[in-house]
Amino acid sequence: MLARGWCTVRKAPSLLARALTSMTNGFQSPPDMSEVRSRLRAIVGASTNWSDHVQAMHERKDLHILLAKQQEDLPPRKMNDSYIEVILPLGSQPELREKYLNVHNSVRFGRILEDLDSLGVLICYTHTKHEASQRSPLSIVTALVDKIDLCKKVIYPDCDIKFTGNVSWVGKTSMEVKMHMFQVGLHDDTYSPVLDATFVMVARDPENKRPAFVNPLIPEGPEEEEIFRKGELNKIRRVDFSTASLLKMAPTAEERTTVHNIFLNTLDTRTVSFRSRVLPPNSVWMEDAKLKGLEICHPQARNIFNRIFGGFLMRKAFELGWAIACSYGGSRPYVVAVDDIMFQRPVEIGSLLLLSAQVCFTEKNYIQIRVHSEVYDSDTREHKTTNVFHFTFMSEGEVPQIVPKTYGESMLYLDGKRHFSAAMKETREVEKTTAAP
Ligand SMILES: CCCCCCCCCCCCCC(=O)SCCNC(=O)CCNC(=O)[C@H](O)C(C)(C)COP(=O)(O)OP(=O)(O)OC[C@H]1O[C@@H](n2cnc3c(N)ncnc32)[C@H](O)[C@@H]1OP(=O)(O)O
Repeated sequence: MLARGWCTVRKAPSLLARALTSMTNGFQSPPDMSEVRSRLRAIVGASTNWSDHVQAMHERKDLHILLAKQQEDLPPRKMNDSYIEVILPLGSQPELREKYLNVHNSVRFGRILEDLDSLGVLICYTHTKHEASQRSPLSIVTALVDKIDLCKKVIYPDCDIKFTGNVSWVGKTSMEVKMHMFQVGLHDDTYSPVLDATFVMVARDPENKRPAFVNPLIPEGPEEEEIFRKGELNKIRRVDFSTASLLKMAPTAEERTTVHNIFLNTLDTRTVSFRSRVLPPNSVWMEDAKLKGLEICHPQARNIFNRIFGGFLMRKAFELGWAIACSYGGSRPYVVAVDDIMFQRPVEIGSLLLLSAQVCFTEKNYIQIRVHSEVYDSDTREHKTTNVFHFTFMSEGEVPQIVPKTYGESMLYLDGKRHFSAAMKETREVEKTTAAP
């Protein structure tokens, strides 16, 4: 079982700095989630009525003149400049609870994913704030959910939640954002950590057609320099991970042995054949552990740029992933980690979104799920991948082993194993840190 306190220990900015930040960022007191969304609408100039969206987008074209020609033309920012605190008042505003409540009397994690996405975008707009204009010429989109590590099994549906976050690393047109979530306890008023999240957002021009430069980030002091250096390393790690992808390269020798051992373990010993396969005891064929879903992408789920909101996609994928983990493990699953959610292409309003959740790796009571999403164009009959999601769940008891049958399934298994190992390594490293006296 996961222990409490696995999230990274971090220092919050000083009280004075925080007070100054919240004032300079335009909020007198920590805003709530609905204010985050209204603020985003105002920054982008998004239309409230869907019927006006073409006109609103047209007006954004004029903002092109505000774009920087090169990054050096933009004033550098500090980490504290983008620091934001947001309250989700589940304790003090009971009317809000219904939206967040799940059947287990806990908080719907899919809703938290939506809030993190909106907050991450607002943090980036705060970092790139244009002094001369209320409106931003940038279209900031979610490119990647690099990692979300949870350190609490249950999120209470009736206690206030606080999110904090800031830009932690900047490239030319991309920004890494680190966010943290805390919740007050049932019996005390102090906030304790719930999760740490790292997202990467990309800035585009007002029409969301080409990349656009963002303000440089200057780390201040050794602690921020370390955070910035980690951001740089994260970028290198992502490139390495994608270069070694099983879609591009053969598995390692160790992985090949793993796959071959699984294969040998499924051969029917009564026949001398490569074809007769037998399912080992307490196992499930991979082909029998998937669940599909369809979403019609209505305007209600649109983001400020009239595409489908990234948080909505994450919620839908998470809930499908949760459902397969639930039926596979036969008990209530708890999400432990979310990693490497890539937003490869935007989802247009009106799209048919096909989601497919697959159990791809298991170990003891852990279930690794991959959700693939694609849009189907009924005119061209073409399918295009939009996202791939990776979720690690923990079941209450030990779960059956998942067994690949084909080569393609074996690659899915190995990919799932890689994601699982990365998620667990991170968690264990943090555990080592926090276990120290
Ligand atoms: C209207 C009323 C509604 C109001 C609702 C309120 C809700 C509010 C909601 C608000 C929420 C709104 C939010 C939403 O809902 S956004 C909706 C969800 N997200 C999307 O739809 C994005 C879909 N993907 C794309 O459009 C492209 O793939 C992007 C634009 C992401 C990249 O395109 P492309 O591949 O062509 O990019 P490039 O080669 O030019 O590189 C550009 C930079 O990007 C970096 N990069 C690229 N990929 C990755 C990656 N995977 N990891 C890390 N970094 C990555 C790259 O290193 C480079 O950085 P740098 O070296 O320059 O620094």
